[in-house]
Amino acid sequence: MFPEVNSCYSYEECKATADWLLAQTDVRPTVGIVCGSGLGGLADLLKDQVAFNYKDIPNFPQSTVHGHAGRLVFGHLKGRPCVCMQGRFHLYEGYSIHKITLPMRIFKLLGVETVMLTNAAGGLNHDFKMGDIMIIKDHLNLPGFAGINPLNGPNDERFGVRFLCMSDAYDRELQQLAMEVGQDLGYGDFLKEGVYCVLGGPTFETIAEGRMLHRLGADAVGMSTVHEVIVARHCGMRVFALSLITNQVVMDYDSEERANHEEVLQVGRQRAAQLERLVYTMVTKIVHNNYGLRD
Ligand SMILES: O=P(O)(O)O[C@H]1O[C@H](CO)[C@@H](O)[C@H]1O
Ligand code: HPA
Repeated sequence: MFPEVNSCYSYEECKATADWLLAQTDVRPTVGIVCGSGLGGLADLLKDQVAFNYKDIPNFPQSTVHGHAGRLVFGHLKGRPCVCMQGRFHLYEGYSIHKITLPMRIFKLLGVETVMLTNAAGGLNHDFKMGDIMIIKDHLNLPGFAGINPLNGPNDERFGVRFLCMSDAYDRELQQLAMEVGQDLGYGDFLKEGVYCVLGGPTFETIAEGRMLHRLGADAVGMSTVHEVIVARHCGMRVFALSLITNQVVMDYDSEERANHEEVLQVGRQRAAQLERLVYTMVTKIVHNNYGLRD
């Protein structure tokens, strides 16, 4: 009935990985962080670190992309127990969609309640500039339109429901908190909100594709995050996500601009400290168990 189920991980396999990790650290994270391209510095903010190379974690894939270190780091941000993926996985690396999203189920089994994801993305909204930080309020899952979805295959109710509601995927309270924290930090000029569109990559967009995505209502485009968000929501974690606009998607045949990964990493380096500060400050204001926020 499900011919491709071999690429799925069973609940027991996910649990074995989570238990392996829990046996090696006393940190019991309630916040899980995913660092996008060039944004791995967030993990370095964690205190009392216990870090694992992905290659040493049972069932974990390896990072193959420059700017994704490939370490899972446990530690504390101002006393809050966190786990941070210093590097994520993408479909274009050749992994199955179940493999690239496996860490979200591991997060859940570690006790994570809130997931905070970051990514580098190309700007489609004409009002966006390089270096803007976009709070993701919604997404367009283009691979999903073609039947590529991390929840394909048999559904294990221990993780979540068969048919997942996605109209509340991005937690509105956390978006509001990000706006408030951003204003307090003086980020008003470059803090935006918008819709993220995921493509499979690894090719950047053609001009016609960029124009089409813009018309469809996307403000930024990238090759990650959405699959993780789906799996995180499926197992009941709260989700917050940010895009750093590292380049403007070329939408004009006369433009001399050419998208490239080096520029993505370079802009990441320039804005990393501010993005890290925003996430760090938000984490210190999240209170768990009652889903409330601290004053
Ligand atoms: O989404 P993250 O992992 O930040 O990476 C982004 O940067 C890479 C392209 O430069 C792509 O992988 C794109 O998705
Ligand atoms: O322009 C882009 N397109 C897709 N993914 C990206 N990641 C960073 N920039 C881009």
